[in-house]
This record gives sequence, structure tokens and C-alpha cells, in this order.
Amino acid sequence: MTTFIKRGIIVSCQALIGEPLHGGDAMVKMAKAAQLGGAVGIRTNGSEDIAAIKREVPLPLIGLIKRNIPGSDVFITPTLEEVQAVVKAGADIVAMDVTDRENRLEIVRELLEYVHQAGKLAMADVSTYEEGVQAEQMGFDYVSTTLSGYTSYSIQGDGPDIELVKKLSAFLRVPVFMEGKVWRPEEALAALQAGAQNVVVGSAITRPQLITESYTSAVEQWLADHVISN
Ligand SMILES: CC(=O)N[C@H](C=O)[C@@H](O)[C@H](O)[C@H](O)COP(=O)(O)O
Repeated sequence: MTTFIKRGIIVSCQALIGEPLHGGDAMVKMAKAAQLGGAVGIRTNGSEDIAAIKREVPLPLIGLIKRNIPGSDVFITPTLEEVQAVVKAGADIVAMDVTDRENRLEIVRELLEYVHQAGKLAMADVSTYEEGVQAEQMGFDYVSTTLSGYTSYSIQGDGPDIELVKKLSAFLRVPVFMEGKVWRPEEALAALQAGAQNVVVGSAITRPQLITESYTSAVEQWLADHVISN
């Protein structure tokens, strides 16, 4: 079993174009705060944030590059161009889409080979049990539940897909990461209990607009239910 990352919480520090914290050194600051808070690793998007965080935060770094390709639903490190850029920027682990969409198995094999030849580790972002099994057979070093709920055929839940973690952990030898829709510490513990090696938390820590919304929507609902407006 790969033991490069200690067991614990990994904080995903990502702000896409259009989000208030995009650009500058906001994600480096988020990553530093995550380290102070006890995170054992960082996950981040884009060459600039990968390189900057790698320079300033001494934790294992999972890198990816999101790219929207017209006509394709695959956006996490989809081609060799992004894989090369993630490696060049200094990530220790390269995360990529390893779903069953769009017959990409041969492409994914090439991307995986590139990562390993560059001396890096590879993380498969999957959405189902079958995809996780396939990823391990292909030679991925880690499997993460990142895309559960984001492919048309996976479970569309509001919360983390603990059942997927449970099934994958029971069968796979590579470490399984719980990632996606973890908002509360109790959910992280449930994921560990289900067999997760690590738990990745993103939006609940690093997307303040969504954190704010989790409060405002609850309060607005309460006000709508309890206060008679005139
Ligand atoms: C589906 C997708 O694009 N996931 C991305 C993968 O890198 C990120 O936008 C998520 O923030 C990350 O997976 C952590 O998940 P959450 O933010 O739910 O804790």
C-alpha cells in the first residue's frame, strides 16, 4: 500500500475563474491555513497555484488542471498537455478523470504512463465502484471518489458517497480517498470508519461563498417558515 501521505485530512484549495478568491496568493494562504489546522496534504488546481503552494507549503501536493473541452464532459486533467503541466509545476501526485465516459481508456493509460515515468504518483478520480476497480487494475496509486454525483450514471446524493468508499475499500489494495461533498467532521469520521485512507475537504473550508450560503439558505428558510411578513 502506498504510504506517501499520512492518514488524515487533505484540504482542496481551489478557486476557479469567476470565484471571488481566484488569483493572487489566496490559495497559498488557504493552504498555509490548512497546514496550521493540521491538514496532511493539499489538493489544488492550475499550474500557478500548484507551483506557488509547492514552494511555500511543505505538505504532499495533489495537482490537477481543470479544462473545459467543447463537446466533452471530462474536465479534470483531461489530456497529456495538462498532465505535463501538472508535473512541471511540481505536484507530487497527479489527479485525473478515470471515469467510463467517452471511451478514454487508451488515453488514460498513456497519461498514467507519463506520470509514472516522470517519477510521480497518480490519483484516479472516479464516480463508481467499477471505475475504481478498473483504475487499480490499470496501475493507479490512489483512487478517490471525487466524481461520484458528477457523472450521469453515478449516485446523485446531497452528501458524501460513503457507500462507495466502503465498497472500494473492501476490495481495493490501493488507498481509497473520500472526496466530494464532505461538510462536517462527523462525515469525515464516517468515511474513515468506512475504510477511507484520507478524506479530502474542499468547499466547506475554502469556498467562503458556499459556506456563507449554507448559513443564509438555512436562515432564510427558517424566516420563511416562522416569520409572518406584512
Ligand atoms: C467535481 C469537481 O469538480 N471536483 C473538484 C475536484 O478537484 C473540486 O472542485 C472539489 O472542490 C473537490 O473535489 C473537493 O470536493 P468538495 O468541494 O465537495 O469538498
